[in-house]
Amino acid sequence: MTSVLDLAPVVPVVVIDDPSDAVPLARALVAGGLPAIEVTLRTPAALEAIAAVADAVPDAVVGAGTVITPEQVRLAVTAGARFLVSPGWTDLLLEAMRASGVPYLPGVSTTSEVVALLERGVREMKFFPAEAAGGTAYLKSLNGPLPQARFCPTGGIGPATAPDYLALPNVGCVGGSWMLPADAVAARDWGRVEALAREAAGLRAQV
Ligand SMILES: O=C(O)C(=O)C[C@H](O)[C@H](O)COP(=O)(O)O
Repeated sequence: MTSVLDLAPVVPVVVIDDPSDAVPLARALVAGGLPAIEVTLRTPAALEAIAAVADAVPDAVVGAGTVITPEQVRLAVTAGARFLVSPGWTDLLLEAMRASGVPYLPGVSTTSEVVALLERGVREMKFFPAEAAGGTAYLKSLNGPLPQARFCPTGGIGPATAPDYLALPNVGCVGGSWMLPADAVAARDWGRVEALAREAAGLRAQV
């Protein structure tokens, strides 16, 4: 499969409370041009949501986020997750992700973690929490000594700052939840989600 970093400029980070929202929400994101969707394992509905999207929205590439244990790796892949994202990593988690057979983005926020992952053969990572951990200035600085590492920065990014990240040579895509405002999801306003997704999908063009 294409690298997760290259599927779309923006990966929506989704928190699902009601599993029946998952399919219409994913359809709206795909229609807006964002096919790679990270469903975070932060809610009890997440695994059911992943399974529903994998089953009913063939144009979506649904993945699992907030994966922090080997058991979650197993449950997410069994549910149909086609990629895995973690906010941070350990060797135990990395081993489970590697063995899962699906692409994965372990989370890092420091230079030493990047070096440790490169040492383990991993070159693609989530940079989290992006804004709090140093933002574009940090990623720009990393690219000097460690140009072989590529990132999906996530955490605190919005439509105003996403283009600055996407302009960096070591950024493949950014993650974020801004195209899923809580009030739009609560009102099941999928038209608004689609419109925000379309704007997000166009951000690469501005770079
Ligand atoms: O759940 C995880 O695994 C995370 O790492 C956190 C998410 O990536 C951020 O919560 C999304 O960031 P916002 O765009 O600021 O909402």
